[in-house]
Amino acid sequence: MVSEVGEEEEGVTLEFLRKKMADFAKERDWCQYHSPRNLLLALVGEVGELSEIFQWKGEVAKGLPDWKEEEKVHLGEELSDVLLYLIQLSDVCGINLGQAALRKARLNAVKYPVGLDKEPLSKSNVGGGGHESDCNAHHS
Ligand SMILES: Nc1ccn([C@H]2C[C@H](O)[C@@H](COP(=O)(O)OP(=O)(O)OP(=O)(O)O)O2)c(=O)n1
Repeated sequence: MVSEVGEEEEGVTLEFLRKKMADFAKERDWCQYHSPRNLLLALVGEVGELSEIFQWKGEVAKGLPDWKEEEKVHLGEELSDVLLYLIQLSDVCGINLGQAALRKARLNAVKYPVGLDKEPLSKSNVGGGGHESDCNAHHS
């Protein structure tokens, strides 16, 4: 039998997380504090905590091969805090984040067609200027 946690992990979507966080706030009577501005400030605070993890480390290899397991767990927590506040901010602003992000990804693809000789980042910003076929840490 699949546990409740297992089911959640398997099918996690932005909508699932949106509902979960809306319930979380409602159950605690915290909706009164979750104004757009407050959620934005909370989000920025969590981005700061995320940045602290990388602060003073120098460049870090994809996949974080030299990091301890607990450092990776901590990173996952801070990334999640950013995502969960972003989802809540979108929700109280009445923005469907999944739809908006998909639309933006399509606009990005039109703006930066494949093969166009125009790079949004300098070569020094993309890992030594080498051409990599995959951006994903699991495939590099
Ligand atoms: N009013 C609140 C308070 C918390 N959270 C949720 C969103 C984040 O995922 C997490 C943030 O909790 P904390 O403010 O306790 O922040 P941290 O988990 O980062 O703890 P700390 O700052 O002690 O490291 O809880 C929320 O949705 N609304």
